[in-house]
Amino acid sequence: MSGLNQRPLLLTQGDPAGIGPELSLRAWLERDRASLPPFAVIGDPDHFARVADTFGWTIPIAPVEPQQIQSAFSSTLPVIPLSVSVSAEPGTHDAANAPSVIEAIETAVRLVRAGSAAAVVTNPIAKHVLYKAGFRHPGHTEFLAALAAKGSEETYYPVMMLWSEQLAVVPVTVHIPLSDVPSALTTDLIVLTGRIVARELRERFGIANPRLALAGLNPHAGENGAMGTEDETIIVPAIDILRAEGIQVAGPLPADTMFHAHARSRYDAALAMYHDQALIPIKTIAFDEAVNVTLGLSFVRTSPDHGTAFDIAGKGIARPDSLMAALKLAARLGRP
Ligand SMILES: NC(=O)C1=CN([C@@H]2O[C@H](COP(=O)(O)OP(=O)(O)OC[C@H]3O[C@@H](n4cnc5c(N)ncnc54)[C@H](O)[C@@H]3O)[C@@H](O)[C@H]2O)C=CC1
Ligand SMILES: NCC(=O)COP(=O)(O)O
Repeated sequence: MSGLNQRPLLLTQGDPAGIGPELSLRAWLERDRASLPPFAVIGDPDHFARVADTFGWTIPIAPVEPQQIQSAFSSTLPVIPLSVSVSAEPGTHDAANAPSVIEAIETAVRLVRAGSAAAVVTNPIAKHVLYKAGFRHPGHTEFLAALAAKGSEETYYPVMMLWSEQLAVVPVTVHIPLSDVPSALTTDLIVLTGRIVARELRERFGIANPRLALAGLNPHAGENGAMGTEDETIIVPAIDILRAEGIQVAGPLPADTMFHAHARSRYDAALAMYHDQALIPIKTIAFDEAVNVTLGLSFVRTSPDHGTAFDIAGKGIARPDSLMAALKLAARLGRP
């Protein structure tokens, strides 16, 4: 992918003790072979240099301003420095690094909103580590929506989509306890989510007439009310509203039979009613290729589908494929 005529991507450091830093370095090493779009990391250049050293990788690291990223990228890993330094041991998370994690995300959003970047790509954060430091958002998805609206009259409803060539899934409820799902699930929420997914599949993914499939909540989508009533009382009315708006929707489908290959060929995105209903099938089918995309914002954000993987950080065995897929999808969907 040629770099000089396109806006670069901004890649946040993520948790510095997780696999994000080593995957970012590996992605840069693979940039030509994998035809990766130009990107800059937002993080502490010294931390990235230390991680590269531990693997014996010769990677020139260049602190840059946003306008220098494209010209720097072919020969150096461009890094937009933070105001704080990072001290992290791979695998040993520390809430003391939370300010750097948050600053990287804030900087990325500020720059993409200012038009300095095509899109934002985030490395994984450990939510429980940030919560310890007082972070009040469930994850990136909700934090990015708040940052996208900051200082403006706009509000954004962020929708999480996990996308791969084989399957795209959207959890309608996201980071909440399973016991809270039935009360959080409303017809309005499903309709809002379905509208955003249909619009972005059209506008960003170029699918002229997107086909959505809605999972039921209960076994066998409720078995006519014998195994739960939400399918009939909450999901069916949402389907009726979306269809009346001209959106192609199937469902509510029994969730156990909607993810096999033949079933998947009938829709472009599956809307699942809770986190694991969506993420188990895609991570089973496409763990190394799937990308987390946030829909509904004023800019594109992608991320690998996996987390911080503290258990393997620093061992050199983390696979960079999902991060590289996230970089490619961000370039495809983002601003030219
Ligand atoms: N976008 C984000 O910021 C995300 C953050 N997380 C956070 O990550 C933390 C850890 O979550 P887990 O559930 O343990 O999921 P995880 O994805 O970090 O790890 C699950 C398993 O997959 C392996 N794995 C993950 N990525 C790999 C890769 N690139 N190559 C090879 N093996 C890989 C790990 O070693 C582990 O055995 C949590 O605190 C969670 O909040 C989880 C998902 C996304
Ligand atoms: N399980 C997906 C996940 O945790 C991603 O969350 P986010 O940080 O992208 O909001």
